Amino acid sequence: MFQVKPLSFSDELYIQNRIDQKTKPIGALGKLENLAKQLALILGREKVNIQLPMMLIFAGDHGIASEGVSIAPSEVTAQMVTNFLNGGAAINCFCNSVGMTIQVIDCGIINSVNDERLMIQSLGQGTRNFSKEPAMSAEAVEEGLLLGARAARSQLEKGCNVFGFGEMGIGNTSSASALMAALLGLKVTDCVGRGTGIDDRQYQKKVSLIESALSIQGQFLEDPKGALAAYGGFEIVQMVGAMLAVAEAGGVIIVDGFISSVAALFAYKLANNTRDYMIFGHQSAEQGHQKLLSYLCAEPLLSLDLRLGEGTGAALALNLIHCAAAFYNDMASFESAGVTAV
Ligand SMILES: O=C(O)c1ccc[n+]([C@@H]2O[C@H](COP(=O)([O-])O)[C@@H](O)[C@H]2O)c1
Ligand SMILES: Cc1cc2nc[nH]c2cc1C
Repeated sequence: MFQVKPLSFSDELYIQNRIDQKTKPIGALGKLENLAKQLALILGREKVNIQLPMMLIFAGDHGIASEGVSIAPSEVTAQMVTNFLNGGAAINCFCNSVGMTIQVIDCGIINSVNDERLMIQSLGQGTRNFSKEPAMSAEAVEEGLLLGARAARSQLEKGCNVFGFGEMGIGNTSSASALMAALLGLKVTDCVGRGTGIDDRQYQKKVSLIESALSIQGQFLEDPKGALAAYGGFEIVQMVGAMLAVAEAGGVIIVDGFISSVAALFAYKLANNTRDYMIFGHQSAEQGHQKLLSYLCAEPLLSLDLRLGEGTGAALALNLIHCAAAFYNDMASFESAGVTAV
């Protein structure tokens, strides 16, 4: 369904050579050098041109939230969507300071928000409770992948080539944990954390609900779409489709925290080459994220103990991405600057 080309590593030597000729000791810009290399491989070896960076925030509600697995009720999803549209959330502040535009997408929230700035791509009023039944149908998964791709493509057509992937959905750490455990065959306790900050009693309940869901619906080691239908997340499915579309178009994917990384895992499983286009913004405090990042061989740029989602860690990482592009594009070489250190 999605054709994602592998990056052409024939350019790698050229790019590395160009980085090594910059006026600095070899390797002295550390991980920023790897970042610059990846950006040049994706966006062009002569000039890394970051255009119209965009934060996509995918919002959806979860049937599992009715079990009390979050500090907040489902109504908060729609309330926060309104907050995003009005510019009052953390992600608005971060995007404003790094020059990123926000597009919020209703992928299936319970309480509809009537605002023309919201992109409506609703797959329903929240998923079903996955501890009792499949979160969504196989058709909804297919439709969600296409709708997510459509949201990304509408921005790609305007020239955007760098995308942050944020989300909002009360209960979505439960969904993301179940998806991770089911796809990777991991113990539930390795994948479940405290999400918005639940107490010990709620945490135990969350673990046992997900364990029982897995024993009813099973693992999906070779079947990412089956896992998505079982444990769902309308916003997670649409994020997967959007990531695939961005990679297919040769754009940059900035992954945010735990939920965004689970979407990245599914995009990778559906088209392995998508991984080449991903930059991991930060390591979330959510238990399970570290293991997931290791599985994806990902080194996040930041580690600030964030556990908010919304795209906040991805927006913060855009600063570093801009700096990596700037040094790759503009820093003098030993020859051009007449520096004879090597
Ligand atoms: O991205 C993360 O790492 C992250 C970690 C913990 C919580 N969140 C956010 O909190 C919400 C999900 O938490 P919960 O407890 O309702 O499952 C959802 O709106 C996410 O954006 C996000
Ligand atoms: C207030 C609040 C803001 C959020 N932003 C992302 N997830 C969230 C969850 C809550 C509860």
